[in-house]
Amino acid sequence: MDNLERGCSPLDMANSMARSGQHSMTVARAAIDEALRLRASGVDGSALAAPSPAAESVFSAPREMPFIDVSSNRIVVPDREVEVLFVLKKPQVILLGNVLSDEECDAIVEHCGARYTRSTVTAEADGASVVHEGRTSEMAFIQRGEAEVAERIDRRLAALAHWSHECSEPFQLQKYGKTQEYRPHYDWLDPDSAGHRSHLARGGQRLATFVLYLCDVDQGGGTVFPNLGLEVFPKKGNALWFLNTDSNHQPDPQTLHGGAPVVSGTKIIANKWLRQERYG
Ligand SMILES: O=C(O)CCC(=O)C(=O)O
Ligand SMILES: [Fe+2]
Repeated sequence: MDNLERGCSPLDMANSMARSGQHSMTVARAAIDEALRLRASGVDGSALAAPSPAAESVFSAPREMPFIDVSSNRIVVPDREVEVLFVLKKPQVILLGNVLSDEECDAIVEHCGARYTRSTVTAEADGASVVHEGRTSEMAFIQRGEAEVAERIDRRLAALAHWSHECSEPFQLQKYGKTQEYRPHYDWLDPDSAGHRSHLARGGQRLATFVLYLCDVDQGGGTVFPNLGLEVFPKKGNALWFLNTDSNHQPDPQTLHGGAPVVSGTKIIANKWLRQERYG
């Protein structure tokens, strides 16, 4: 209650209670809702003017989200004109064309050269990066400030998404050879998983994902959404966008997705995850 009095956001408090490991996210939210109801009804001795209805949860209030303006089929960002190729409304999945030039795609691929290592996933138990049979690709990272072309694209994506480039993870490249895949998974971090809490503590939730397709693929290698009956094939320079949470920053289970096995050729993508807060 003292934290609420000091003006702490209920969601930040719930996240930090969940992170401490003492409570699940569900229990933390229920406890904060109850504290707010008690305060509203004056039971705790600090009555507010208007009690909120008993069943209403403070966690249903919308929060600021990154967004892409899809009111027309073209988006003008400072250094480029991007095409809107399709929009799925719920969950929001948007395919954008002409996000990167061929030269930019090639420059990023070349920059990463041979620095790839076997891809990992975040272990639920302790948050460690572990090799997993469901993700057989290789990965490489481009740290902030490392390459001019990456900085330029970072700024372009930030303008497209109306979100500070500081509130995002560095580019993560994924390279898939024949048969390699990433089986269906979620990009959001699970507040109820002990291993994900340390990652949530650094930058908050992954609100949205950009998948940048850096090359064409001869066959296979689509990005699939099993619950939506949707498959998007890689095309050099295109970018796929999806929101991982609802407007209240809570994980959306409809966003299950994966990278289908490459049948022939090589697939290279760059992931960019937009976070709630500054990521550094
Ligand atoms: O390979 C893809 O198309 C999707 C990759 C993906 O979902 C991820 O790396 O998190
Ligand atoms: Fe993913």
